[in-house]
Amino acid sequence: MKQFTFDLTQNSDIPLPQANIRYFSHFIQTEQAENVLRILTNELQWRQDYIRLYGREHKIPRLQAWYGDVGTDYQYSGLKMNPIPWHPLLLQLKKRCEVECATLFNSVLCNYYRDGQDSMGMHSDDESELGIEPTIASLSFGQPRILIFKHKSSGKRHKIELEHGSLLVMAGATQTYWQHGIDKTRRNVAPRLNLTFRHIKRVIKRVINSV
Ligand SMILES: O=C(O)CCC(=O)C(=O)O
Ligand SMILES: [Fe+2]
Repeated sequence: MKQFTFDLTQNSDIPLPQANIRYFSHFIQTEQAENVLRILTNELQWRQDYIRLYGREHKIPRLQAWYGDVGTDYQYSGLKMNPIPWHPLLLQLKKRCEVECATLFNSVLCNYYRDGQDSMGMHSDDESELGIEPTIASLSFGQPRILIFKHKSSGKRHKIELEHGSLLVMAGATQTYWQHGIDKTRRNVAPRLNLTFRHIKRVIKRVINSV
C-alpha cells in the first residue's frame, strides 16, 4: 500500500487557555486524502447505533465504527463498543499520527457524517479508560465541518473548520476544561469522515481462586 506524505509546514497551535490543541491543515495531501475517504467509506463496517436517553431509544445522528487492539472495549454515551480488528489503512494512518504525537494509540473511533443533519453533541473525551490528560489525534476527510470548542466554566467558544486531510491533536488539559462538538447545518453538504485515535487503558481482570 502507498505510504502517505505529510506537509508539516502548515501547522499551528490553537491558542486556547487551559488547552493543548494543534492543527495541521494538510497533514495528508489532498489526492491521498481522496483515496482514504473512498476506501474507508466503502470498507469500514459502519453501523447505525442507538443511545437510550430518559428511557427512550434515539438514533445517533451519524454512522460509527470502532476499531482497535483486542481488549480496547470502549463505552461511549453509555454504549458499549467492542473493537473490530484493524483495517490496514487505519493502521497506516495510526502510525503516522503516532509519530506526529510521539504517543501510541490502540484504538480509533470512526464517525461518518452523511449530510448536514448528522452531528456530534458537545462532549469531552474524558472517560476513565482514556486516563488523565489523554492525547487524541483526529483526522478529517471529505466535507469540511466546524468543530466548536466550549470552555466548561467560562462558556467561551472557539470554532475550527476541520479541512479535508487535516489533523487536529487534542492533548494536555483540553478534555478537562473544554467540550467540543459538531453542529448540524442547513447547508447542503457532502459526507465527512472523521477518525479519532485514542489510547485505551486496558482493564486487567485478575481472578483470584486461592487464598
Ligand atoms: O467528528 C469530529 O471531528 C469530532 C469527533 C469527536 O469528537 C469524537 O469522536 O469524540
Ligand atoms: Fe470527541
